[in-house]
Amino acid sequence: MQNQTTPGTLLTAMRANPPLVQCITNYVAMNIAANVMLAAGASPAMVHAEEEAGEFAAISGALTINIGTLSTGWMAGMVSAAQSATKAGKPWVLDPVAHYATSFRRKAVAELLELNPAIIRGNASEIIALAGGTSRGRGVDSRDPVELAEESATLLARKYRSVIAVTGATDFVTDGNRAVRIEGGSPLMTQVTALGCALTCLVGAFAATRPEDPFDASVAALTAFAVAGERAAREAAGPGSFSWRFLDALAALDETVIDREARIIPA
Ligand SMILES: Nc1ncnc2c1ncn2[C@@H]1O[C@H](COP(=O)(O)OP(=O)(O)O)[C@@H](O)[C@H]1O
Ligand SMILES: Cc1ncsc1CCOP(=O)(O)O
Ligand SMILES: [Mg+2]
Repeated sequence: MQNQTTPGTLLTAMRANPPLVQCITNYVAMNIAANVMLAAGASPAMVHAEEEAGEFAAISGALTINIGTLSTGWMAGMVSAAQSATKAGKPWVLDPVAHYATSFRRKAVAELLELNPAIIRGNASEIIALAGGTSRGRGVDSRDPVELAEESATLLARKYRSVIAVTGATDFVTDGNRAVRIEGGSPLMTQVTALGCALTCLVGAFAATRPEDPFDASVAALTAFAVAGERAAREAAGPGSFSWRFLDALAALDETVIDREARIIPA
């Protein structure tokens, strides 16, 4: 990272001025995503109605759009919000949940990609399919390793001029030139629903804090999850206790802890 920017300094900057982030996420994720945002120090607002989504995007620091439980009405709100965010110069983040599963989702994602997301955050199966590759994905969970998605991520970053954040056992982030891998987290994170969706919202929070550098913002958010996930897993007996321990671990993170325990490896 350049200019002394680290996940820790970005975390401190975010908490000093908690960003309002409009999260258009899914019914499954809304509660845990909002709690993750509050634990990390951001201010989430789950606002998706077509009648107000665009207006709200203009007053938010960043916008996140997740197609997990898509409907026609929600899609109208997503398009309006993305257009408004772009017009206002605010970064927006796309989470293309299971976009390969149905033609409705494929069309929606194609339309959203035209609206210039600053960052795309997805699991390996989603990123491989987005680049036109052969993905093993069927539903919302990844069935491919991140290593197989790295080339797809680089292609997508250059094609859409976006940062691509691919998550899994070891995360991969690229803007088409720079790339890093982030180690940490826990397999228990795949057993708590919507943690990936919640991470997308947190990426939005860091992007609001550092809109001029979506790469560093993405790395900071993924590193916060990696460190908090690893810490929470140490004492967890299973997915239930992991879930609340993860929120506690996120809230307990500070600049020193996150920068000391971060494992960010240039790729
Ligand atoms: N096997 C794993 N080991 C460690 N961390 C993981 C593992 N699988 C996923 N994660 C972490 O879980 C979070 C959600 O990622 P992922 O499961 O890929 O997203 P999604 O829920 O969208 O499929 C990320 O922080 C990621 O690093
Ligand atoms: C189970 C489910 N069904 C539709 S959206 C959703 C949540 C997906 O969450 P994540 O992408 O974080 O695994
Ligand atoms: Mg997901």
